[in-house]
Amino acid sequence: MNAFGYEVSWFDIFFLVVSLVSIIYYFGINTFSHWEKKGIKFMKPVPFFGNTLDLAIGRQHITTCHQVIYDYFADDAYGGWLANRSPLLMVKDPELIQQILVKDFVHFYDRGTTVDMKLDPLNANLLNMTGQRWKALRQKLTPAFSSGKLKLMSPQFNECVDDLCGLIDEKSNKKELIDVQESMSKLATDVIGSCAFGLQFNSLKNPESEFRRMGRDILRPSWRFKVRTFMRVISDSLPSLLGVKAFDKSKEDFFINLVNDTMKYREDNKVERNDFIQILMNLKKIDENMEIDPNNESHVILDDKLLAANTFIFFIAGFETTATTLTFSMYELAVNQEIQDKLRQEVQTTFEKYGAINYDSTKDMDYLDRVISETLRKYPIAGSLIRRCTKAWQVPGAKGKLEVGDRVVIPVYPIHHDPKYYPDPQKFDPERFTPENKRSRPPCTYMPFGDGPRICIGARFALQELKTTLSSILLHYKLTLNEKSKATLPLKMKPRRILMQSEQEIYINFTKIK
Ligand code: HEM
Repeated sequence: MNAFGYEVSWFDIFFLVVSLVSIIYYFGINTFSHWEKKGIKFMKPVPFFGNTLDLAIGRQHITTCHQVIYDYFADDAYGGWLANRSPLLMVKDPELIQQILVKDFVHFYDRGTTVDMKLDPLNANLLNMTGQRWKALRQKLTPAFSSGKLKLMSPQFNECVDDLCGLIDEKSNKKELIDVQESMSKLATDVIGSCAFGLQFNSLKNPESEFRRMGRDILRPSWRFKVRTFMRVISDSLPSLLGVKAFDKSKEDFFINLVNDTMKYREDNKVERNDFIQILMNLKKIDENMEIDPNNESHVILDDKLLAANTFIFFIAGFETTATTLTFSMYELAVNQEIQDKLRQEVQTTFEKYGAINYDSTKDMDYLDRVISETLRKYPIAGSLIRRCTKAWQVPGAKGKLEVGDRVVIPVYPIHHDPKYYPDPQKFDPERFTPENKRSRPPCTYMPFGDGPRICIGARFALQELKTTLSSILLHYKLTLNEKSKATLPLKMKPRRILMQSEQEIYINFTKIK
């Protein structure tokens, strides 16, 4: 055979193919020894997919994958494994978890998500930011979530819940099935619309709402998500190298324009409202009047792009998480009638005392707090926490250290379901959260919002939304599980989703209380 003027023999071709296959194979296994070198026990991986083959092909939800790994390291404080080719350390011991998330936080500043903020400007947000820039931004944004600001948002929450009750009544009158996840997603979209953007998104009133569609599309596993997932099997930074964006341009423009137009309208018309955009606009004004060195890492200037990216993350991080938690809590109340009756009793008594559902009255509902805590225990929407080592850290009891770039996973879901901390973990039991029972558990065994300085910034906002919605619903309706849903039990989680969500639709009957 003749190629490029050279005589190519069959041996040459054979040699080339074997070399190529060997290189590819080596690439698929070259991270296998990562944990062994550090003297850390690890789970036997398979080439390319490490310990996440079932996850990669969509046969497993990420929480199930973490449960399998958690069970494998039964009596160990930690263990090494590979997500595709990336080495990860799963830390199981609560004391060690506290050390990583809180005490030794300087060693674990970042989440280690591989995002390209230039390629995807909406990713330049608090969730993805790293190091000193994250710290400076977090300090700036924290006041937006103070209890004072939250208290002022009560009327906005109530307006949206009234619209939800309107939707429930309309569907019940027409004898239509009520898909709770979809209804709660609409509610949470409208709440974020009102509290973040100061706009009426109207998803509850208008089935064609653009915002509901946007929210649904952005979280749905698209072809883009699948391509990026596949690329990550090869290398975490491949999507960025090849310019494959996380969000398509139309969605990115939609959010950036929404924020810019809202700000312009307010500036031109001298409108001020009680919402996140206003708080961020006020912070931006302060930044504009200060002399800040743009090259100083410990300063961030809140410009239009950063403002849009962070309003965007409030939307993304804020609506699906609360909507799904509400769905699971209503499901559990519908299947546990005694708990529902007890909760309604508390809501009615407190409502009579305060004459309203608001920040103060919900603060007085202890049992409501326990029901929500138990929901977040059984269904911790985020499933796990991740940290990237930012300063070498000696792994207690091991030969080696975690080096900069090594990543740690905190398995929240398996810890929340470990009978050692929560006997009979599948049982929905709010009494696990009485003050005595809470005290009896080690720290870092309840982490639905994470822990340490990177704990969820929106936790108080989310809890207030959950409390307002659940108490208002229980005041007006009795919840029972629809026969159509009963037939599909037990609940299964949707694979290929980062957050937990039921694979089956959950239909609930809402019977009006006279
Ligand atoms: C039930 C509702 C929610 C749950 C279960 C939840 C859960 C979480 C978790 C587990 C984290 C990671 C914490 C860590 O790594 O230690 C997180 C981070 C975050 N959440 Fe939430 N979240 C909820 C609602 C919200 C809401 C309503 C907002 C905003 C309005 C929000 C905004 C954020 C942001 C910006 C971060 C990144 C914080 C940082 O890195 O500094 N979340 N959330």
